[in-house]
Parts: sequence; structure tokens; C-alpha cells
Amino acid sequence: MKQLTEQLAQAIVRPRQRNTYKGSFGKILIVGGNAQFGGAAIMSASAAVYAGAGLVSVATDPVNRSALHARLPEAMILNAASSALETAIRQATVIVVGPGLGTDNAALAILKRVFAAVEQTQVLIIDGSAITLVAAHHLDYPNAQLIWTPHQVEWQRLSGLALPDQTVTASQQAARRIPGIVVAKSSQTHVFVGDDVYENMAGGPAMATGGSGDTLTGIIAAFAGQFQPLKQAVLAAVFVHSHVADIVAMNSYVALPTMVIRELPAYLKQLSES
Ligand SMILES: NC(=O)C1=CN([C@@H]2O[C@H](COP(=O)(O)OP(=O)(O)OC[C@H]3O[C@@H](n4cnc5c(N)ncnc54)[C@H](OP(=O)(O)O)[C@@H]3O)[C@@H](O)[C@H]2O)[C@@H](O)CC1
Ligand SMILES: Nc1ncnc2c1ncn2[C@@H]1O[C@H](COP(=O)(O)OP(=O)(O)O)[C@@H](O)[C@H]1O
Ligand SMILES: [Mg+2]
Repeated sequence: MKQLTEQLAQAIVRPRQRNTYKGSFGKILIVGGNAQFGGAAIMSASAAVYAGAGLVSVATDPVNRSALHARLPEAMILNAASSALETAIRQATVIVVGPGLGTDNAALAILKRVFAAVEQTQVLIIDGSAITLVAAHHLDYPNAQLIWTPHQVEWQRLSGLALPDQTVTASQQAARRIPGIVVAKSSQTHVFVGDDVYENMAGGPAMATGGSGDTLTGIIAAFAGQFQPLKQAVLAAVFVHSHVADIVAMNSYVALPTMVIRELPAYLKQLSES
């Protein structure tokens, strides 16, 4: 088993080239946020913007429009239930589906449309409610570059492994049956990619607060839009999320998602120049 390190993140988070524009750093689409969980989509989108994504759009319940614009004017917004969803998917390089999406029929319909529209070259990060829906409805896996980010109960739903049975070996075997990269989140997150297992020693209980996982999806999306190869981008994102939370936790009892998000640009600048 390998460890996630700052060196690994340093290797791909490099200074930006001069001859670039916003389109050079990823077009991210976040699909999530129902009337109950709008904050999840806002945190995911904020993390993507603050982690350097070039353009960020959010397909969500229209009830979230004012809150999103007030918190994050950098993001664009569309109604996830409208046909604008397919257009936005076509334009995106990286798509996140699930944060705050919910698990009702409306959410299932949106998820199925995302799975139908996404293309093989696109990166699709599947999180939260979307994982729960895939497991509950036995949905076929879409044909794209998949990244799964289950917490332990979502991993139980997706893999069939009860929490006490989620050993590294058993989880690795289960991850092999699922296409793409699996980020199995816990107090000691493991990333399963091909035959490799990476362990994340960064992070701590200050992160045990609603929205930490939503925030991770935005960082992964931003890194997937900016850095290559995809495997390194995902590994670096998992490390950076937890490491920045550790920095926040030096002076704060809880590492709130909004606090972690705010610290991202300064840490990435430091990382790129080290
Ligand atoms: N501000 C917002 O808008 C926010 C919106 N959010 C969005 O809400 C949606 C639902 O996501 P979810 O994770 O809250 O619910 P679900 O998948 O049902 O799992 C919870 C159940 O599993 C149990 N449990 C046991 N161990 C666990 C573990 N290690 N990690 C986690 N859970 C564990 C747990 O047990 P209990 O806490 O009751 O002891 C409970 O019974 C999703 O779309 C997400 O993005 C959230 O991000 C919050 C902020
Ligand atoms: N005790 C802990 N130690 C380290 N990391 C933690 C701890 N508790 C939570 N985390 C991290 O916080 C995130 C929680 O994700 P998740 O449960 O999906 O949150 P949410 O859905 O509320 O956004 C994961 O990245 C997880 O690794
Ligand atoms: Mg979550």
C-alpha cells in the first residue's frame, strides 16, 4: 500500500503557463442540490472554483439560484430538470453528479439523463445520492472516466460490503469489479486505482462535519480539469483536501467546508512554487 504525500501533489500542481485562458483549466458541471440539500451543490461548486477550475456551472433545483449567486458569483446556473442539462453536459470536460441530489424519482430521472448523455472522454465523479441511487436501482455504469467517492455507508450500498467487512483487501476486490477509480472515504480514506491502493494519512476528526465530502468532489473536479494524468489528479485532490483541513484545524476546532475552501488558493500557490 502506498501513501498519499505532499510530494505527489507538488508534482502536478505547477505554476500556470502564460498563454492560457479560462478554457485551459477545465469546464466543470456540478449536478446536484435539490430543494433540501442546495448547500451541497454550493460547497462542491465553491471548492471547484477555489481549487482553480476555469469555468464552473451548476445544474440544480431553481430554488437554489439566489443562494448560489450570492455565495459564488463565479458559477453559472441552470435548471437540472430542463433540457439545458444535456447542453451543459456536452460542453463540460468534467461532471460531478450527486452532492445533495436526493434520492426521489426526480433525482433518479436527472441521474439517468446524466448517465445517458455523458461521453467516454469525459470525467464523471459520482458522489453521495448518486451512489445510493446507482446501488438501489442497479443502474448500468455509464461509459465515461469514472471516479466514485463513497463514504462508508455509500460504499456498503455500492459494494455490498457491510461496514465491519470493509477491510482494505475486501474493498480492493470490490473496487476491481467497478470501472474507474474508487475513493473509499473514512477517517483513513483509501483510493483504489487499478492494482494500486493509496492510503490517506492526512485529515482528521475536525473534518467530521456535513459538506466535507461535497467539498472533496469540487476539488477532484477542479484537479481533473487542470492536471494530468487523471490518476495523479485524483490522488493529489484527496491529499490536498485533507491537508488543507489539517492546516485549518491548527487554529480551529472544526474544519468547516467553507473554511477549507477559502484556504485552497493560498495553499495551491505555495504548492505550485515549492
Ligand atoms: N448542507 C447540505 O446540503 C448537505 C447535504 N448533504 C447531502 O445529503 C445527501 C445524503 O448524504 P448523507 O451522507 O447525509 O446520507 P446517507 O447516504 O443516507 O448516509 C447517512 C447514513 O449513514 C450512516 N453512517 C454510518 N457511518 C457513516 C459514515 N462513516 N459516513 C456517513 N454516514 C454514515 C448515518 O448514520 P447516523 O449519522 O445516523 O449515525 C446515516 O444513517 C447527499 O446527497 C449529500 O451530498 C450532506 O453532504 C450533508 C450536507
Ligand atoms: N474523523 C475523520 N478523519 C479524517 N477524515 C474525516 C473524518 N471524518 C470525515 N472525514 C472526511 O470528510 C469527508 C466526509 O465525506 P461525506 O461523509 O461524504 O460528507 P458530506 O456528504 O457530508 O459532504 C471525507 O472526505 C472523509 O474522509
Ligand atoms: Mg457525501
